[in-house]
Amino acid sequence: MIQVGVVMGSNSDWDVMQHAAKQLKAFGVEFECKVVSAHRTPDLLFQYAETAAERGLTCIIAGAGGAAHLPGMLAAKTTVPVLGVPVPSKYLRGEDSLLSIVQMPKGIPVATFAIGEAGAANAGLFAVAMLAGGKPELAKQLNDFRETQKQTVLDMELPEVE
Ligand SMILES: Nc1c(C(=O)O)ncn1[C@@H]1O[C@H](COP(=O)(O)O)[C@@H](O)[C@H]1O
Repeated sequence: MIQVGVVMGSNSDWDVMQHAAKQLKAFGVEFECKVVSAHRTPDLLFQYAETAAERGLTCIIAGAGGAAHLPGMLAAKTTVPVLGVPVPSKYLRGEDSLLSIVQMPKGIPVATFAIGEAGAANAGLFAVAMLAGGKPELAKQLNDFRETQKQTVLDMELPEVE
């Protein structure tokens, strides 16, 4: 059964959003990826959000750029948690995307991540952490990931000063 939905406003967001999908795949989480746009396919957006809970989605990772209404509109139509990823935009470097996603009115929350790749990857890791609550095996995988990451940093070396 699909546990996490990864949606984005356009296939041009894939370069960034694939980093969320890669994390989910690495942890063996069942997920789906789909283009859904609040602006261009509003009926599909409503249908996706309205069926998310009955389909058993634990959360929806939603990435969009520019006037990034997708995460907020999904959150408006479902109580399934929405994790918003601001995709870098061509002219305003994604600051427009970030502000569009983060400034939700009280009552309709969207958990907003960093602009770009790191935000997408962290949204994937956050979804894993949410699922890990009830799954000891997944929790162990997540702890192992952190341990490996820690070791990588501890092993880092800096060049000699010339
Ligand atoms: N922000 C949204 C929404 C939405 O929020 O529903 N739908 C598409 N878009 C964004 O438009 C940008 C340009 O899209 P195109 O590259 O298809 O022109 C993308 O970053 C997409 O997320």
